[in-house]
Formats: sequence, structure tokens, C-alpha cells
Amino acid sequence: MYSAQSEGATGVVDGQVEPVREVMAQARRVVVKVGSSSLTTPDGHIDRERIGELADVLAARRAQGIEVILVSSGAVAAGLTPLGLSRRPQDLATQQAAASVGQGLLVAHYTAAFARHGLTAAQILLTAEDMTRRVQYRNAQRTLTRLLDIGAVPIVNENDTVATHEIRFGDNDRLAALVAHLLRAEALLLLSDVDALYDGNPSLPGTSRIAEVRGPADLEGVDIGGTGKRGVGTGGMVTKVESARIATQAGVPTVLTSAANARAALEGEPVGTLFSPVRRRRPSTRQLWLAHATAGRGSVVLDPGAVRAVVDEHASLLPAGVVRVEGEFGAGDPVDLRDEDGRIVARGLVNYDSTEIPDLMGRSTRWLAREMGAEYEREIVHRDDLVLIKA
Ligand SMILES: Nc1ncnc2c1ncn2[C@@H]1O[C@H](COP(=O)(O)OP(=O)(O)O)[C@@H](O)[C@H]1O
Ligand SMILES: N[C@@H](CCC(=O)OP(=O)(O)O)C(=O)O
Repeated sequence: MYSAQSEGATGVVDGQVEPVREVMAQARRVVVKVGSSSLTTPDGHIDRERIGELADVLAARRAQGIEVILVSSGAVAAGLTPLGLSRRPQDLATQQAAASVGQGLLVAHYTAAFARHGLTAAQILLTAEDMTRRVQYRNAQRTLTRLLDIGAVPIVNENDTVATHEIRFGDNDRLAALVAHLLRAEALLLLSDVDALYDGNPSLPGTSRIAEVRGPADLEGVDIGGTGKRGVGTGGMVTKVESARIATQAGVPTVLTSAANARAALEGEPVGTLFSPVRRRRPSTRQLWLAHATAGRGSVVLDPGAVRAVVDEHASLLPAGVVRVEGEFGAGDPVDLRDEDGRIVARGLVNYDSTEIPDLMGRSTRWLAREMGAEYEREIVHRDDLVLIKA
């Protein structure tokens, strides 16, 4: 099981001194994600001191030649007070209004804070769609890489004002893991208002810090809960653990700790919780995107033979195995592949509009090519554009 120690202690677990975390200390490209709860004061204002401290820590890494990408939440939280709101609104439109006010303020503070170190801050706003569509994520990748080349500090957030419920990431923890993978970062640091993952709600007595998570077995029995008491964050520990899972599956070691521990974590001190990378083949960017960044726009329902072919033989989905289409989608959209009981077995980028598929269902590709033209010989979903979703 996992090693644990009580809050506040550093470096000593089960009586043993933890070694410096070489993976963090030696990472040459690091994604750092900071949550709303760390960036706002208890009375709801943006915490300029915290932004200044974070910029100091990141600038110090930058001065050592380490590339740093900051994924910062806080746009909604920063927009509340200027709009006369006392708490995070429930409806999406007001959240988006608050984000559009707050994002400008947030980036202005970062710009000033990094400028004190002679560094230029750059704003990057991404939607879930940017992470799904090949052309868009390649663009994002190129721009981010160029910014790093020219020595700027990219500050990434979700493009809250244009995202709708259907295409939202909804949490920057997951976005940070995807950005880490997109940029082949060597480490991911998740900063929150809690100093580590605990084996239960840390506000309750008797819970212990989990120093390292080496795999899912180390999380068995751990009570992973929702947002902190201030209620400004969105996903709580659930999305942080999910983020760590995405990153470590992509081979990126991840540390979760408090913003106050940022410097120590980046220098490799054994603070917070380390999620060790899973040693296996790095998934392609698209596979990771499909599995974690997207929700299907609609569904294609498969007969049992097609389910077997897709799941067991990693085959492409052909028109012959499709029995039904659900929802509306366009060619190139992500869709869920379901069995006839409604279970999602895979997700993939579809080659046809939802309106075209009913005419193709149940037909062999040879028949389609002969009767409808060579362009209809293509798969419904090519196997390279498909990831299996485990139940
Ligand atoms: N097992 C756990 N270990 C640590 N923190 C937990 C756990 N379960 C729930 N939490 C809560 O998760 C909160 C952090 O998530 P959140 O409020 O979304 O912060 P952020 O704004 O940093 O994303 C902590 O304040 C803590 O109260
Ligand atoms: N894009 C939103 C942040 C959403 C989010 O993930 O918040 P958090 O849980 O504080 O990291 C904002 O800037 O307010």
C-alpha cells in the first residue's frame, strides 16, 4: 500500500528519509497548474501576493533554463467581486461573464509579476475542441513551443467564454495533463489549497498524507472528495487524481501539493504526493485526447460482431456492423461506439455525418463502392482514430 505521514512533516515517511525526487528536480520542461482556491483571498479577491510568489518561483526555474508552462484557473473567481457577486454562480452564462471579466485581470497581474523578472507572459485560451481536432491541437502545440523557444511564459486557461456545457473541459486539472502530454513535458505539478492527497477528507482528524501513488492499487480505500471549503474550485481531488492518471499514463510524473510548496516541489523536495509514471508505451496524442478530452457528440451502435472486431481485434468500424445512429454529428467529430445494451466500448473520430450513416448501415464496403462510389468505401471509424474505453 501507500506510504503515509502526517501533515506538515517533510521528507520522513514510515521513519525513512525520502530521497530527493530526481524526476522533478531534473525535469527540463514542466507544466504547473494552479487552482482558483490558491489564487483568491478568503473574501473573494484575487490574491496578488500569491500570484507574485508563484511568478518568483517560476522565474527562478526559468533562470535555470527550465521551460515552464503555467495552467492557471481563477478567471471566474477573479471576476466575481468586480461584478458584485459574492459566490460562484451556478448558471453557465454568468460564469462565462465572470470569466471574461476575471481572465483579463488575472493575466494583467501575471504580466506585471513576470515583468519584474524580465519575463513576458503569454495568454493561451483553449477549448476541448482544440484538443480533439488534429489541426487545432497541432496549432496549439506549435504556438506553445514557439513561445517557449522565445523565452515567454505561456499561461493557459480554458476559453471559458465560448465553451458550452457539451464541449467544456470543466476543469483545468485535466487540461493541464493534456497540455503536459501535448508538449512532452517531463513533469506536471498540480498546486491546490491542500498540501497533498490524503487518505480521507483532510479537514477531518486522523487522515494521513499519501506520499506516493505508484498505481491504482495505492488508491484503493482512499476517500477522494470534492472541492475545498471555500467552494471556488471546481473538481476537488477527483479531477486532480484523474489528471495525475492521464499524465502518468502518458509517462509524465506528477506531484500534487499546495501553492506554498511550489518551490520545494520543483526543487525535488519530497513534499505533497508523487504519482509515478506508468512505464509503458506512450499513447499517441490523439488517443489520449480521444479517451480523456472529449465526450462523444453522438453515438454509433454496433452489432455484437462489430463490437468483437473493434474491441478484440482492434479493427476499424465498417458500415456493415452499424445498427443505429444516435444524436447529430458531423464528419470528423468524436463519437461514442456503443454496444446494443448502450455500453460505450470505444470512442473515435467518425468519417461521415450522422445523416449519411443510415444509408450505409449493414452494407459491405464492396457494395457501397460499387453502388455509391469509391468515396463510400471508407470506414465509419478508422482504427487509428479509435480508442477503447474500458467499462
Ligand atoms: N482525499 C483528499 N485529499 C486531499 N484533499 C481532498 C481530499 N478529498 C477532498 N479534498 C478537497 O479537495 C480540495 C482541493 O480541490 P479544489 O477545491 O477543486 O481546489 P483547486 O481550486 O486547487 O482546484 C481540498 O481543499 C480538499 O478539501
Ligand atoms: N477556467 C476556470 C477554472 C476551472 C477550474 O478547473 O478551476 P479549479 O478547480 O480551481 O482549477 C477559471 O479560470 O475560472
